Formats: sequence, C-alpha cells, structure tokens
Amino acid sequence: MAVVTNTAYGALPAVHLIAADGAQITVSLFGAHLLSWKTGDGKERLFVSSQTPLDGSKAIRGGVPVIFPQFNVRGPGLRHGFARVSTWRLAGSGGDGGSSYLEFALAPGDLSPEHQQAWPHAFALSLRFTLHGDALEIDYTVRNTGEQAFPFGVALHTYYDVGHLDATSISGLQHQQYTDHHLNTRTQEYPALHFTEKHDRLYQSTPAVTLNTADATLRLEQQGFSEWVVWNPGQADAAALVDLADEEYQRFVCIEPARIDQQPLAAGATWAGKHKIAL
Ligand SMILES: O=P(O)(O)OC[C@H]1O[C@@H](O)[C@H](O)[C@@H](O)[C@@H]1O
Repeated sequence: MAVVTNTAYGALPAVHLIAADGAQITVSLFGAHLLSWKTGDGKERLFVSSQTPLDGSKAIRGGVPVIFPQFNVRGPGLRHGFARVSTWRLAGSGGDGGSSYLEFALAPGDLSPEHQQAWPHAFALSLRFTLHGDALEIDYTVRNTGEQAFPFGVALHTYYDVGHLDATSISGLQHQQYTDHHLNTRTQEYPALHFTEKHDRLYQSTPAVTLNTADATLRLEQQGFSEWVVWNPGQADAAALVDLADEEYQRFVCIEPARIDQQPLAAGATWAGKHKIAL
C-alpha cells in the first residue's frame, strides 16, 4: 500500500509518497517540484544543489523544475516561466500494489497577482508523478480553459545525480542534429555524448535516450514533447551560479524533454506530454 504524508523540505511544504516496494518521492508544492526520487534499492536518482534556496524566494536548483509557459528566454516573460516559482495544489494521490501517484494542479487563481497580470490567460496545468517499481512516470498536461488561443512552451528540467561527470555519458543521440549554445547546428557522429566541457544542446526529440553513469543505467522516454535539452554548465558557468557550489557541476547532468518554442494552444484544447524514467 502507498503511504502519503505531508512534510517539509527546507522551509517548503512538501508531499512524500512511499510505494509498496519502498520507492519514494518528495515533491514540494512550490513549483510542484520533484526534489527526491529514490528507487526501491534506496538510491537517490536526482541531484539538488547544496546552495539552493529552499524558502520560495527563488527557483530551486536541482530536482525537476517544471517549465511553463516559456522555455529559457524563448518568450517575452519570466526566464523558464512562472510554474517553477508558483505554489501548486495537491490534486490527488493514491496507489495499489502496482503503482502509486501524486498529482498536482496549477490554475490562474494560484498565481501571484504579478504573474497573473503578466500572463492573463485561462489555463489549467496538471502534473502526475507515478511510481511503478523501478520506474517513474511524469504526465504533464496543459489545458486552455479560455476562449482564446495562447502560446506556450514546456519542459521537465530534470537534474540527474550522476556521481561524477567523468563516468557519465548519454547514448541514443548518434546521427541526431543538435544546436549548441553558440547556435551552431551539427550532427552528432559519435555514439555517446561525454561531458568534458560545458554542454547546452537542443536535440530534436528521439523516443528514448540512455543515461550511463558509474553505477547505473537509466532509460529516458518521452512522448508529446519535441526536443531533448542536454545541459551541464561546465566549470566557468558553474562558478557564476550563486545557487550551485563550484564543484557541484561535476555531479549532475540535465536531460530535459521539452517543447522549447512557444506554440499556440487553441481555446478548449489540451496538450499532453509523458516522460518515463526507468532502470
Ligand atoms: O539557471 P536556470 O534559469 O535554471 O537555467 C539553467 C539552464 O537551463 C537549461 O535548460 C538551458 O538550456 C540553459 O541555457 C540554462 O542555463
């Protein structure tokens, strides 16, 4: 049986779910932000910076920031959107022997007056985290509840705890085109991407990639999104991030299912994306 409890993570109210097989997640209401995912063997799969504020004053550095309605600076609003700095509601939870879930919701009434004014559209977001044995599924939907179309971009900005970058690679991207942070578009010829310097790349989506670390292999699948973003700041950019300790860039990579350009969602329409991470 699944056990759901209210808890705190730093100063943030959070919800903790333990599945029947011992797998567990902790999600803060601030950002509907997944902060910890431990598989049944007790191993933590996500990275959270030791320097991140955990009081709602700023986006959390680590875990799974939820990006909406714009990716990075690809839109006129707040960088990476307001969803990661808004307080969501717990909309449901439950489970049986096979799977357990937590579901969160965000609508205009949950936003600060400043964010509501900056983005005056009628929408409903839902995010459901489902634990299935050694896999985690995240179902993300965006509904237009108004009478006019609005533009939106989304991403699940997942920070994986990789132990050390030296032993980390991503496979499944060979022959894929990517755009790097210099805005060069190239094709990746080599089978596995290794992290020897800063990486900030946008790949067209492929159904699955594999993250290889010293002691684990994770298969990442996405449906409904259009890109994979692969990001590690490297040493110099990490030193400029006040919410990351200087050496911590060596402990994570972000692999993000995303829909980076803002595209319209018609009145009454729903967009749905699914992300599955499995051992
Ligand atoms: O510091 P932020 O706003 O959380 O963004 C972190 C990174 O997020 C990544 O998704 C972007 O590709 C990077 O360009 C960006 O630096």
